[in-house]
Amino acid sequence: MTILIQQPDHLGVEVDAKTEPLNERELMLDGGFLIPQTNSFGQIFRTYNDVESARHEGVENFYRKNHTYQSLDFVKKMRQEYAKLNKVEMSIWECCELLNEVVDESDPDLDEPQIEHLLQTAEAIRKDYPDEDWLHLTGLIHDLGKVLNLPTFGGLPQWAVVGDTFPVGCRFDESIVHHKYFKENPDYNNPSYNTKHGIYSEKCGLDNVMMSWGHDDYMYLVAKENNTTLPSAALFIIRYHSFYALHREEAYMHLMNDEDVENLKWLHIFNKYDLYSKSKTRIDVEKVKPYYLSLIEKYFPAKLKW
Ligand SMILES: O[C@H]1[C@H](O)[C@@H](O)[C@H](O)[C@@H](O)[C@H]1O
Ligand SMILES: [Fe+2]
Ligand SMILES: [Fe+2]
Repeated sequence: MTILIQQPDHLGVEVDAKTEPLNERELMLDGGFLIPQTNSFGQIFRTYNDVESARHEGVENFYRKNHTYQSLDFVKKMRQEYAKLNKVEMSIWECCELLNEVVDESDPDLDEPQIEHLLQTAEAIRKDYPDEDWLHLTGLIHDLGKVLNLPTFGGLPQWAVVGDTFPVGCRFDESIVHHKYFKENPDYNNPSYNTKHGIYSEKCGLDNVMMSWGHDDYMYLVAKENNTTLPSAALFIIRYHSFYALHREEAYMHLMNDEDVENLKWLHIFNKYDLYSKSKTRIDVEKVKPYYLSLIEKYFPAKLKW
């Protein structure tokens, strides 16, 4: 028998009642990954409104800037600049190591070095989906775009690198965290940009939608322009994994085309591992490194343009 458990964040998790006695702290996912009920600070995941918590102020301050400055104009400029891919040449693994220098100020659930998060995500997926090696590698690389914060990559401020993403050029949906700060955005009162469709049309496909600029779109660009052989679902995951308004709140569905709808199924799977694998459990980097190097070799050139 299968029971559908409604979590506080309305994520439905399927649990086999015969074999899995329910324990208060953890829930079972598809192939055995345990979803913790709370993050390593003892809070429900993605809590953005707890003024008592130590991390709260920093996170809210982050979103105030992010929502104020991410306009259509800003996104266009960033895309043009970073499409040049003229900053550095290096391998995927070199980038994983660089990422350790980056601290993500937008994340209420994580204060571990980023490489831990990459490996925790990838290893959790690997346990439940042993045959989908492309999805393991997607886990490893999905946050590499956060190097945008480092001086070599332009030293972008946090609000232009991390945090949840959203479309620009149409109305900012109310479900986006800390929505109130959009009032300061120059696009908020622009009648061409503040309607349901804005500059887009029904089912135009997410590929034609400009997303707020950050690590997702940048890493998508790097992977695509360096001719990765990863499937389209992997590129979709990389590009939209921070788009919680879509994959959790079901906003902006009217912009998706049929291919987006297909790819969204994989993003839903991926998101559970990305979010709920954030913990204090350390991964032995040296032990798993050979496996990930072999995947990198399979799907990427030895050196990439960044
Ligand atoms: O704070 C987090 C973090 O920046 C993640 O990398 C991003 O994917 C999430 O959407 C965001 O909420
Ligand atoms: Fe991310
Ligand atoms: Fe992540």
